Amino acid sequence: MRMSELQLPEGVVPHLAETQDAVAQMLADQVAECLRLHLAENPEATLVVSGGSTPLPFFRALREKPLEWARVKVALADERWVPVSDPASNAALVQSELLQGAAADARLVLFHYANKGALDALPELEAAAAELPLPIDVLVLGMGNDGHTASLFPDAPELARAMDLSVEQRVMVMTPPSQAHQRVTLTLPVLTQARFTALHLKGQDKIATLARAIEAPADWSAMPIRAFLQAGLHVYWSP
Ligand SMILES: O=C(O)[C@H](O)[C@@H](O)[C@H](O)[C@H](O)COP(=O)(O)O
Repeated sequence: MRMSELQLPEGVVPHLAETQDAVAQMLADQVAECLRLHLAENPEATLVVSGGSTPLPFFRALREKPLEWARVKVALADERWVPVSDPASNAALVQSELLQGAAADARLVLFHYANKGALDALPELEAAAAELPLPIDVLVLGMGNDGHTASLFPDAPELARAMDLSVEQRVMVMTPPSQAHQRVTLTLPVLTQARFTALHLKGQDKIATLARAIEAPADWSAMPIRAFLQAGLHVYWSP
């Protein structure tokens, strides 16, 4: 299935290309432009990115964009609660693939694994998240084939609270049985405030998942990505 066959919700903007490198460049150009425009009027800008495998070419393209990176705060939408030495660490991925080259001057704000359980580290994580200027200027999300985004997993017992738009907490510990690691995620009220939100997808399977999400847009808990399928979302996809 291709994204061109999807009936996207009103106001959701598709960006397609035949290769993941071409989509990565398109997304990197758009993100760099958003950050530049914000920095022209403000002292700093906030970029929130996701982990996983899809963002790699995007990180490598974005880090080469000429920006005042020292004025950009980079944060993770979520993290697997593992040491940075663990291959599953999103912080390590962002450090090694994005905060290089021109982007080496940017500051990674979240999440720093403390040598203790995520729940014990929550006060520190919440304090770090309080440093994050809101609204987020640029948010780049991925999506799993269960409809999760960030670490808002359908099977996480904490999901209802993490997706409660009235919750004060900015960061929440998630324990989805489907995942190998405890997770830490920014909560929905933080994520849905972004000025520019991109959903970065690769492959036919993700389009089939997006089609399922579009079928019943109101049922957020079954597929948390549904909370983002509204006007203004930019979907970047390659086969
Ligand atoms: O920590 C993570 O894994 C991400 O934040 C997660 O939400 C990711 O975006 C999706 O699982 C898609 O991952 P892929 O890009 O590997 O398909």
